[in-house]
Amino acid sequence: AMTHPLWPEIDRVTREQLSYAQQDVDGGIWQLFAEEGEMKMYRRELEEDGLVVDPLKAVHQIRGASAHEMAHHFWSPDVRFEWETTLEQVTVLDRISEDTLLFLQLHKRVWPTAQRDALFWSHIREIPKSDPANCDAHDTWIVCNKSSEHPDAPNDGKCVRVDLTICFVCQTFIDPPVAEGESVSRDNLLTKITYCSVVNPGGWAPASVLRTVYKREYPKFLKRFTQYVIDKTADQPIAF
Ligand SMILES: O=S(=O)(CCO)c1ccc(-c2ccc(C3CCCC3)c([C@H]3C[C@H]3c3ccccn3)c2)cc1
Repeated sequence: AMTHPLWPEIDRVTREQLSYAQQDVDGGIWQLFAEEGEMKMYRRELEEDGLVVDPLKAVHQIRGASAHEMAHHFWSPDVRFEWETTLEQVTVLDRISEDTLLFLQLHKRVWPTAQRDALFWSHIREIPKSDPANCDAHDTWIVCNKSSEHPDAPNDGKCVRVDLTICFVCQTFIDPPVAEGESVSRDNLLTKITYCSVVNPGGWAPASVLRTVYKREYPKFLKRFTQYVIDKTADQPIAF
């Protein structure tokens, strides 16, 4: 709840990530490295202590599912294995509040690097209409994932612990607009997605291997995840 010791960090990082996600990808610092249909993926080449950290920013837009449906399925532990293909284990170590969970994830080993795990809080929230970040969207939702500590998951050296900060921002526009009182169909839902990630691999991994994995895994993940939500919600009433 709001009194949890992590709450001030969760609130601050979520706000910071929302504004970071909404900054335009000007061609200057961001390098377009993948483009498929409406999905565009950018990266910045960045190394910290010789480790590839390469911030990533992806923008995508889809029809047929709402911002709430996209954000909820990205956040929910129950469906993670239905779309995430790089995981071996997912554990929810703590329920910090109704909308904030503490995850421990074991990722599949990426040869020849050591196996990685990730310990992070995951917070979901709707951005109120009054917030200028919402601009003219019907609804705006954000999921923010940030590495954290936890007594039940000490960094025991069996795995290399990555350090990650991730945000998943979704905005739904009703397009074309429908008259008051008219029902909205799924075809009218135009949802814009911005996905930002900074993953420090936490220990040595060859730059060439990481950049190859990122180039392969990120486009695959965003395409697979969005299609999964569209298919899963197709015959259900729209959840805004
Ligand atoms: O958006 S999320 O929160 C979704 C919840 O799962 C997320 C996404 C990605 C990661 C992650 C963690 C570790 C690695 C690497 C680093 C060295 C070896 C493993 C990678 C690199 C491999 C890249 C990658 C990109 C996309 C998906 C999976 N794999 C990514 C973690 C969480």
